[in-house]
This record gives sequence, C-alpha cells and structure tokens, in this order.
Amino acid sequence: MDFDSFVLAASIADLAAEADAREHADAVEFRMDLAADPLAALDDYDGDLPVLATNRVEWEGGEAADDEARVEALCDAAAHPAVAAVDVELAAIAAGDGRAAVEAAREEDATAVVSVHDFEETPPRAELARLLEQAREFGDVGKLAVTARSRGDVLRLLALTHAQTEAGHAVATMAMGEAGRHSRAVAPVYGSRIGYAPVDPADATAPGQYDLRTLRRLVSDLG
Ligand SMILES: O=C1C[C@@](O)(C(=O)O)C[C@@H](O)[C@@H]1O
Repeated sequence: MDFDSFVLAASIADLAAEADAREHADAVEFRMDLAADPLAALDDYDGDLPVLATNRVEWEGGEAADDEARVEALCDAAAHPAVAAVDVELAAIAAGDGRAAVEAAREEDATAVVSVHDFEETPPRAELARLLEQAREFGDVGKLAVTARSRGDVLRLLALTHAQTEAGHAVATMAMGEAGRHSRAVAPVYGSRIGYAPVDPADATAPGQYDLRTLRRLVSDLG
C-alpha cells in the first residue's frame, strides 16, 4: 500500500470487523494492543483490506506494555502478507527499540508510518515542524496527532500539513479532541495521507474521531 493519496483506515481491535469496514475504508488499522491474541488473529485474517499494524505503547495512548514483546509482535506482524504498513512511535525509535520495527517493515516491503502523539496540546509551529520532520526522517510517512483546544491550533497544524505536502513529503496529521474534530475531514484537503475512524463510534480509538461512514462522506464531499 503506498500512501501517495489519502488512505482511510478503519481502526479496529478485532479483524473480523473488516467485513463491516470494507464498504467505506481503504485499509484497516489493526490495533494489536487492544486485541487478545493479535498474531493469531492476523494468521486467521481473510479480509480484503490491507492492514496497517499498530501496537500502541501505553505511554503514547495505547494499551501495550513497553517491553520487548511489543516490538517483536510488530516485527512479526510486518512479515505477515496482509500487513502493508506498520506504525512505530518516534519516541520508541528515539529510545532505540522502535528501530527494529522500521527495519522489519523495510525488509518486508511494508510502509513504515512513524508517529507522534500529543494528548495535551498543539505545540508551536516550529516544534510541530521539528516533530514531523523527525518522523519523516525515519518513516515513509510522518504522522502527527495533536490535541487542539482552539481553531488556531488546528490552523497551525493544517498550515504545516500544507507546507510539508507542497514540499513533496508524505505526512498524516490530525487534531484530536472536540476542537480538532473538523481537522479529520479537512486535513486530507491539505495533503494528509491517512485518516482513522472507528466503524462504530463507541469503539473510537482517539478523542474526536468521526465514525467511518461519516468521515468517508466528509472526505469525499470535500475532496
Ligand atoms: O495514531 C493514531 C491516530 C489516532 O490517534 C487518531 O487520532 O485518529 C487513532 C489511532 O488509532 C491511531 O493509531
């Protein structure tokens, strides 16, 4: 899966939900950290949509313990034929252990999405740019999910998304929280390559997400 154009990923903890996502999604984000036995689930997967594998660590909003097994599982997932991309946190790469997952992705011709999350705020423009550039340095796609508290926060993120896209870089951005919700529909207009949405709103994996059907409609209407 290349991310040359926008990819709408249905965020799911149970790969069986792919059947419900297929109509509106381009891919599924398999939240391995929310699944009971993620590698067995991948072995059993017989869906059509390509899988973006995420094993989100607890200090970055997920439920996976920060141990070797987490990164190993991500490396194993990268080798799975259905897995077209893996998500690795920039902070895990900086800590050292995340590099193995990027390397595993490269070996398997999978895309490495390197991500940064800020659950508190939207940092100033220079800091946003620094984070996204670092993420791009290690990954094929640099991803930045911040928390917006105002429209100004969203504008800053959109302006950066636009600038990076104009410069030819592959980035994915979104502002979490209520104030950032519209960014999920609008950021793709400015070049963001990935959107995330739960099939059922009750299964949201981040604050402010639209459900899948709604986000597909909004992105299509705006695009
Ligand atoms: O990193 C991201 C983005 C996200 O946090 C969001 O804001 O939509 C949702 C997560 O499932 C995904 O791994």
